[in-house]
Amino acid sequence: MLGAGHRTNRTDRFERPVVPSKKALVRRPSPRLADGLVTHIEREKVDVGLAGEQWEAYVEALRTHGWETIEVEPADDCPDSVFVEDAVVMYRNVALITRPGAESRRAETAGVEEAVARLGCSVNWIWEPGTLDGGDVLKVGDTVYVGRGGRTNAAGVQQVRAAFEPLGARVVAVPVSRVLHLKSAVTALPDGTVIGHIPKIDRPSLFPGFLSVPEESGAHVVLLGGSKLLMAASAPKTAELLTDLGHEVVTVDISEFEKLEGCVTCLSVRLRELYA
Ligand SMILES: NC(=O)NCCC[C@H](N)C(=O)O
Repeated sequence: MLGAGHRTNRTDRFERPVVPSKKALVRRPSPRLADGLVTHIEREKVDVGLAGEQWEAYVEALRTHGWETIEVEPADDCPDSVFVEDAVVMYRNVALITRPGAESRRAETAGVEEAVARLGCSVNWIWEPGTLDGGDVLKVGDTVYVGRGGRTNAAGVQQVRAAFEPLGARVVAVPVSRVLHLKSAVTALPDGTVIGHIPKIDRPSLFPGFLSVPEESGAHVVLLGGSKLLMAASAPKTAELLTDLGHEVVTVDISEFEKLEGCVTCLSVRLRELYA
């Protein structure tokens, strides 16, 4: 018998069958992690050894909850490469390789492109003058919110429209000025409710069905499947709120990545649909 949510008749525009997947890309931290970029917060000393342990625990949490993790070739010369989400945006089985807004991060995309191509994804690219970081893209059903901020420019937003609208997406541009990325401010629960910490959001009214959370890092959830959410240990009040709303919260300590403005979402790329 097929599991709930299994769609047998989904095809891409070339009638190739696509099926649900629970694969996640991850990328081992660079030994140069401590040199990662910091924009909106004060720089704090990063313990690279501890970061390695936290990364292993994060990957283990994904695996424990049914995700097959696929390691992208490490990029040891790129301090921020562990934040693999910024290098690619998935919409169904189509991978859009980004052109990161920070020049120091551009070399990260080659290894990610290779990984998604190997998985059989259809591959597209953001081209100059466009810039886009994956952290600026939040998908809620077929709505794709794109943060226009410090890392993603107007041409980048237009190119996301060109790539995904023909596939049925509705692309909504959102101003982002108070945090690094759109998903540093908001993510979404399994029922589509957008959650965020109000002081960090430029225009909360852009999101229908919005729930305010008490902590900045409480705004970051990875949907593990069913009612399970992966969250950072740094947001206990939000974890309590979401548990009280019937979600099952799994926490990981990612303190060393938070010192570099990273969050649970940016440490992996979830591929939820792939070619059969
Ligand atoms: N999607 C994300 O939230 N990425 C975090 C990137 C942090 C990295 N230090 C950066 O500034 O690019």
